[in-house]
Amino acid sequence: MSVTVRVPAKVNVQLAVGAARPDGFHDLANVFLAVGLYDEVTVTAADELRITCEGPDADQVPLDHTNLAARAAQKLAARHGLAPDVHLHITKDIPVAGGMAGGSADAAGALLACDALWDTNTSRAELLDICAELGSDVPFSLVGGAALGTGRGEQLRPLEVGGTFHWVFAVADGGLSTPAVYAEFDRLTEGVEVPEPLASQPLLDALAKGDSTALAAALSNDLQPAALSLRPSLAGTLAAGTAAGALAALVSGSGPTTAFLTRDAPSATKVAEALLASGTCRTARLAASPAPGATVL
Ligand SMILES: C[C@@](CO)(OP(=O)(O)O)[C@H](O)COP(=O)(O)OP(=O)(O)OC[C@H]1O[C@@H](n2ccc(N)nc2=O)[C@H](O)[C@@H]1O
Ligand SMILES: Nc1ncnc2c1ncn2[C@@H]1O[C@H](COP(=O)(O)OP(=O)(O)O)[C@@H](O)[C@H]1O
Repeated sequence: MSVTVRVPAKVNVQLAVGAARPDGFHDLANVFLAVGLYDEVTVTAADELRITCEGPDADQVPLDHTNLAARAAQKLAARHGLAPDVHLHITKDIPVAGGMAGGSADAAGALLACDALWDTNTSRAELLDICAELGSDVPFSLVGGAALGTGRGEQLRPLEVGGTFHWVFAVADGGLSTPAVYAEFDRLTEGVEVPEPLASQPLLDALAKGDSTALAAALSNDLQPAALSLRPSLAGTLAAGTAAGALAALVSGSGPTTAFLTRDAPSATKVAEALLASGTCRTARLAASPAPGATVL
């Protein structure tokens, strides 16, 4: 028997970053929006834990026990006194190390799939606890939709979304390491008073109304200067999408994927074509939001 779970990518429509905490993490006001680009995780009973991956970027995904999906299976098994003997197969469509939480999506997917395969009936609250142990972004991958993440991003409050938003994502060549981008944020803000991160009310209102123009005006990402500092070529990508008529452009989370909010689906197609023609990205993907969280198929 096999179980397959589909899990969405995310974009951060607001990422307010506070000063580094004593534990090295940063307090955030992280407004997550799940977008319709998905990985699928299929689990099948096996003699031992094994991982395979298919998709255009599969060669960049670790297939050992450092894979976040494998760590998720191990943690769930340990909670229930089971052996994590499953074959985990990841069908990867989310850009790797792209600031779209692909690894987190696979972890949430593996957790839900193993819980169904093993009939362990783990409560939602317990699943969310395990997610938070695996990574700051993993709880959101489980719940999807839109949510405000506080603490290091793992404490979630669901948010209302009143319409569909149309995005283009420009995928860059190569990834950016999340810890390296936070470290660059620390370097750039050294000696500067970093304000407490707070969610923007105009942004939350724009989400609730489904108002793309208002959301475009309110988008912000405090990690963007750090990502641009590490990857200056992203400025050219942001400019190309804006010139093609995107309502707004920003780096997705820690990057290097860049996100373009557009008026509607036809406008998104036009922006994607212009981005591809500009030669400033490896590929351009269309996706609508919000998208549902991890779902058993
Ligand atoms: C930046 C964001 C925005 O949603 O995601 P990505 O764009 O990378 O996907 C997240 O904060 C990434 O979350 P995630 O990738 O789960 O990070 P974790 O595994 O928890 O932490 C990896 C490292 O990132 C840094 N980190 C992460 C979260 C946080 N609030 N403060 C941090 O300083 C720390 O250096 C930590 O060791
Ligand atoms: N299932 C997974 N899919 C992708 N990357 C993974 C996975 N498990 C572990 N990783 C590691 O996590 C790093 C970050 O990947 P990812 O989650 O895709 O990006 P981001 O943190 O930018 O959203 C990768 O470079 C890879 O080494």
